[in-house]
Amino acid sequence: MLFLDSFAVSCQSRAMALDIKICGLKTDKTLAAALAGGASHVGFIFFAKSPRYVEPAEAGRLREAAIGKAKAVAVTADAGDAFLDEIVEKMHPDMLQLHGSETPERVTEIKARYGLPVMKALPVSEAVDLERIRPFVGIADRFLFDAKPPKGSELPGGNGIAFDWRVLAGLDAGVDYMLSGGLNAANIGDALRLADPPGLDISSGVESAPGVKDPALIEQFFRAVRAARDTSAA
Ligand SMILES: O=C(O)c1ccccc1N[C@@H]1O[C@H](COP(=O)(O)O)[C@@H](O)[C@H]1O
Repeated sequence: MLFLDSFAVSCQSRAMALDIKICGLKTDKTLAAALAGGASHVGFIFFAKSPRYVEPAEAGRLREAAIGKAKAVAVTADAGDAFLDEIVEKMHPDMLQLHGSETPERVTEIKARYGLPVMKALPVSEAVDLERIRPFVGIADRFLFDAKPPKGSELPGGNGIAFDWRVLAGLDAGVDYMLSGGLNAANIGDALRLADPPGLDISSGVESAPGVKDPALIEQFFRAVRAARDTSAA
């Protein structure tokens, strides 16, 4: 069991609300599908090599439809201040997701500069990787656990690869996080049963091609989540 005694975050009861972030949105139609399904968070990717990249001003236009419905998350990886300034100014995110090798010091700096909550992404493949949480405790507002990128991948996330969710079983219940990496309608039941996460984050699993979100797959994912939760409550 990984104990994080000093980690005082407002963590939802695992049995209650489940946050769901649909990430890598680029169109009005797919954003509408995410909101219709009940997404708590919608994510926009600001990583140039990603097929999901969106310009900050366009993300700012898109995210207006989510105001009052879902939190808009700006996803970056090792971005510099100038780019972050532009994103914050043009998109007005509710939260920043830092998906690179940002240090605790850099996360502290970013939080102070923008006054926004930060979700720190950490790559996981085995239980020992969860030790990486420690230096960010009291700094990051939330964690996002993603699979390690495969060799040769140019993307730090959005690779559609899952890790062994059983490693999360030993995590302290006070750690607020989103589970991500390779989730889809077919495997979400197992992910919920094995990890019982407070939040989910999905991208490739609701796409018909890299970077192309499919409203029908988004709807199917939400249906699968509801079915899995109904089954476990029964
Ligand atoms: O999606 C991307 O292209 C991306 C680029 C740079 C940093 C993070 C990125 N995506 C994040 O990774 C998760 C998991 O993606 P997947 O479901 O395995 O495809 C995604 O939800 C984003 O938070």
